[in-house]
Amino acid sequence: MKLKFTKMHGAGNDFIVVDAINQQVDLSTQQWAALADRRFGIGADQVLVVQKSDTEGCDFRYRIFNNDGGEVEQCGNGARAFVKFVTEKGLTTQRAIRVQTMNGIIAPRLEDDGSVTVDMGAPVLEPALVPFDSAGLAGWAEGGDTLWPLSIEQPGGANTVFLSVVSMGNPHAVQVVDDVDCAPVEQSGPLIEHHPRFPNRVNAGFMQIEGRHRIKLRVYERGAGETLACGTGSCAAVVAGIRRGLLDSPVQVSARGGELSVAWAGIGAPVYLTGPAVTVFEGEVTL
Ligand SMILES: N[C@@H](CCC[C@H](N)C(=O)O)C(=O)O
Repeated sequence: MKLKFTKMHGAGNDFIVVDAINQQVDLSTQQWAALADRRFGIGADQVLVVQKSDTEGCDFRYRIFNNDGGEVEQCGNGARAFVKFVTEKGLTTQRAIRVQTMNGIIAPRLEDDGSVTVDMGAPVLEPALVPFDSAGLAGWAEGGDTLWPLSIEQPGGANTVFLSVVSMGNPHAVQVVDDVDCAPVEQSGPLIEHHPRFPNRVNAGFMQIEGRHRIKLRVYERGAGETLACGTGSCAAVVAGIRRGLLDSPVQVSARGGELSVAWAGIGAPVYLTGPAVTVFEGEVTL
């Protein structure tokens, strides 16, 4: 079987984008992971699948598979690549579309300068809905946020990290660090991702506050490891920072792969994510 694909990225978070409207696509978890494999496959943080939507008022359905082949709810940088892809392929003539995801509807809009702004919906802040199991844990309030102490078992002994938990459709745990370049992202990231208090695993964000409108961010992504940028991770970090009283909207997010901008007006309001979406090459792979 041959599969046509487009390689894209958003601030270095890279994707294989597959049109499942004009070709038959029905792959297993192992096949998605094989496509995303960086040595034996094409290589990507996520595979994005473009389908027709069966939901009233939606233009497309957007499915997301992590590098490990697991299907997940949301991908912010991917949403920008998605709208660029459907535009370049002539699948729509609209600049603003509504897209059905596993966990709600998002609304990306292609701007005149080629960047994309995505209405990512409102963040979910109730721990049980992230989901995060806070039973028996004594969290404490900082501004409008609750910080949760999480014990991370490492070879050198246990270490406690203090986390905000936020869902942007997918789960995030965000901590503030003094210097993100020295943060133990590779060591603590997988321990947080697989911590038993996160029943669906979690994306682990490490945020350095540089000013009230600027952060540096690294994210150890669930099912993908550290990526060069994470869109939903940027939204979650900014929401956590605003709720803790450390940031004011809009916030410029500096990731290792590029710059993103996040705006949030507060509880109940949607988060807006703006950034680049770039087509790298087209290909065809035999499965
Ligand atoms: N890179 C993404 C997030 C992709 C999904 C994530 N790894 C998860 O498992 O939830 C983004 O830009 O949001």
